[in-house]
Amino acid sequence: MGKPPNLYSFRSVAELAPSLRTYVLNQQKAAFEHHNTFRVAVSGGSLPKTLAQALLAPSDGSPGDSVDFTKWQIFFADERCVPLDHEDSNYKLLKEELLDKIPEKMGKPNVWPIDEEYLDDVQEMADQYEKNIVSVFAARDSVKLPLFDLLLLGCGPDGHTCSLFPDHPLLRETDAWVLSISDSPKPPPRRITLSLPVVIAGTKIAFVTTGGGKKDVMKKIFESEEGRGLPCGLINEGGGDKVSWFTDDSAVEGVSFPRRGSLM
Ligand SMILES: O=C(O)[C@H](O)[C@@H](O)[C@H](O)[C@H](O)COP(=O)(O)O
Repeated sequence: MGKPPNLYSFRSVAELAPSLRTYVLNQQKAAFEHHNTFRVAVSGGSLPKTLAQALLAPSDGSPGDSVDFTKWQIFFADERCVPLDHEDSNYKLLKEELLDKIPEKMGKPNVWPIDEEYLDDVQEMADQYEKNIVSVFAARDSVKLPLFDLLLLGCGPDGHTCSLFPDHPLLRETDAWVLSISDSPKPPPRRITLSLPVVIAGTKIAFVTTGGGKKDVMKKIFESEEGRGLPCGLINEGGGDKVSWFTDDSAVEGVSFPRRGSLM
């Protein structure tokens, strides 16, 4: 592995949120400078809520501290193949936790939900979603990795992330960028997900993981050979210092990996 990932821990989610904001805004600035748009992938779980806490907080008025959603392209790092108004939908979750709460003056991001037309065919759903991702590249840009300026991910208690589960054959997929899964060990079984190479190629990759329920898996990921082979461990390994973990203290209790409490 190259340089190790960054691990930031905070007393609470409320204390984590401002650092997550700074981090996201730094990536927004870099992406705007590079291609005048910000391509982001987000997961479900608790992430949308924490993200809202970070991004919808009032600006401190400094030039860099401003979210310009009008130039955001938001994709789902994984999505359950259910209708968009279903309670398992990551789109519904993001909509309720973040999108519906964005004040008008911050602008509206361009959000890419799955196409409900393909709910009966998960492979077609994945292929179509990949086409959507490709479509946001301007004609002059060649479409190649990295597809995303920033991936904002969660970590399951089993070490899964996106819909990439431990020991699942999808972890070995290297051709397609968006994959389908019909046997997800966590319900619902039918989903689409970004592939491991797409995640690892991301310009920056952030995990947001909080709560005491994560301390066993965090210890494994950061301290054991077994954990390094879990999906989150593989991303640490492949992404190196492009990867940053935002955690609260209870999620990393007993983890000896060097950690810092702020981005500065
Ligand atoms: O589809 C899923 O299985 C979830 O969306 C999942 O990927 C989630 O991101 C993690 O389980 C972390 O969840 P928490 O953020 O709630 O801990």
